[in-house]
Amino acid sequence: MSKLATSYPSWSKLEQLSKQKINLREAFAKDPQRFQRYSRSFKGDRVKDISLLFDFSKNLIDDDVLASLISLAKEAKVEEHRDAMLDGKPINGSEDRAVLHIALRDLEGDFKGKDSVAGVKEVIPELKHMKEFSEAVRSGSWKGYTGKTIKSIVNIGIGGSDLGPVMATQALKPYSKRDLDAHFVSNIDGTHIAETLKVCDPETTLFIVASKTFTTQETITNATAARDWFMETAKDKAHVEKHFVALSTNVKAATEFGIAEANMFKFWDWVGGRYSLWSAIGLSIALVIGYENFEEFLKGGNEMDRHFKNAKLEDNLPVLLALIAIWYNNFHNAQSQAILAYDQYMNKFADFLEQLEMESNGKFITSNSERVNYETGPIIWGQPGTNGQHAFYQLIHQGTKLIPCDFLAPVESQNPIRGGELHDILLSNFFAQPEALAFGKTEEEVKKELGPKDAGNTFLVKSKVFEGNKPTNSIMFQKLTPGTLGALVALYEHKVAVQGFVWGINSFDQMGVELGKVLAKKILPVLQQADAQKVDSEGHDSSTSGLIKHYLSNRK
Ligand SMILES: O=P(O)(O)OC[C@H]1O[C@H](O)[C@H](O)[C@@H](O)[C@@H]1O
Repeated sequence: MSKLATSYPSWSKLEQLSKQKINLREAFAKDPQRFQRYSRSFKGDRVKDISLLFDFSKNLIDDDVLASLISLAKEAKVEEHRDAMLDGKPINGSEDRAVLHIALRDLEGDFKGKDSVAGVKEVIPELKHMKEFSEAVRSGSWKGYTGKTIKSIVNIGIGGSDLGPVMATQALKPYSKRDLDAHFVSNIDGTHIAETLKVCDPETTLFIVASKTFTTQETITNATAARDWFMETAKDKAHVEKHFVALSTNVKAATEFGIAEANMFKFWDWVGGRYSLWSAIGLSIALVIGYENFEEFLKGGNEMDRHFKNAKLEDNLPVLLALIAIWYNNFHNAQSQAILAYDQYMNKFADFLEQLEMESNGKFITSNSERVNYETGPIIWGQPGTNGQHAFYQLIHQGTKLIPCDFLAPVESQNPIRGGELHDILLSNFFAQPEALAFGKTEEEVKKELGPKDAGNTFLVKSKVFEGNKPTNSIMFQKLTPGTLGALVALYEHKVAVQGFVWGINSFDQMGVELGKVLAKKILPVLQQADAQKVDSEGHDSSTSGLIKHYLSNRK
């Protein structure tokens, strides 16, 4: 049973330690080995192109803090929880399910403990199905109903059935088949499907209906709209099977939608939505980058799984990443964390992590049914560098809020324009920003820089001061290959799990998304009946009723 995190002895120790201010200027000046001591490297042993350097030296930590964070993880039994997860124990207690996304990438059977869980043995055959199908579409042997090859794929899904595939297909674009257009429709706003269909041809478009439950209103409605659009041209229902496939755990509902079993790609209830890009939900990824690259992506995730299982806590990347974030979240009142990837291909990475982290750890009830008396998951946000520098970095540098940041960048660019000059400029910024955040600029330095003419202008001087001491992690990876992306995603997945273990919450359900959905379902018939009278008898508050009535009386 999980305890309240505040009950661990190390929690109190960390509270004490947080009162002593660590100054990064002083810490680096005092210890020339600080970078060596507070950085770790990680190399793939099967996927050779994975090479990460994790530098956490620019954090407000010292040996005492680090040791106490590690003790906190031990007191919270992080290793036991981790092993229970990897063994397929039903650690998602509210839904009585195992949490086994690691099984989807365990191609060599490294984690035997999970094998008795129903469905685990079907992973490899299902991958074979994905391989055959993606190769048939990419090679052109899969034809549309008029005998033409497929030119566009449209993934219709939302949440985890959208964000992972969107992020990964974007990140791995250099590996993509450029003559196969990939579109992603998620929003129930009709604009999304309408604008997508405008650039598609029913004879050469394949729709992938991606929904774990196959009951999600947005996805099923958009898929129905796509099918209507297709039928306008195709006429015969029998043609649907060449143009619609389903990715789901719900075979019955997918069958009812009209999708033949041969065109279904299955996964299991132990795959959470936000962890599902490794499963059949990744079919669009396999179609875009090819099955072999998709498998490299899976293997990259598995590299991180084995590291997570085997490395001692002090060297364990997901554990360190999790604990450092806890240090700010719980002992420095940081409300948010920024993800700043200096790689344009990672421009959806922060969006993906928003769901991964916030849907997992935005909880106030512990697994022991107690209300937490501490903060849980932070707000995750970010933009790729250098764009963010010209928008919101001002606040990170000189605002009043503490915003710990993860900076990520590749050593090698996929596009070394002008002989690599652009990449050097990009990386000069990647190095400079954490440096500026950590060390800032003092009043004396500003005055010196301004020279005697302006040094007396107090307002100007003070406006130019950077207080510094702003914490960052820097993660450098060799190149954004499929394997590397797999390792990075798994790194953050396990980070989230470790934090959930420490906070004693269930990171693997998402009950908090339900209430709004239920209320929307109640309101929809009122909008459809267009009965303003009925609004008053529905028992809504005056604000909600007022808004609904405004809509009903003003819509055309
Ligand atoms: O894949 P589906 O069953 O359609 O679910 C799609 C998404 O919707 C839900 O509201 C959940 O919050 C997400 O975790 C999930 O990924």
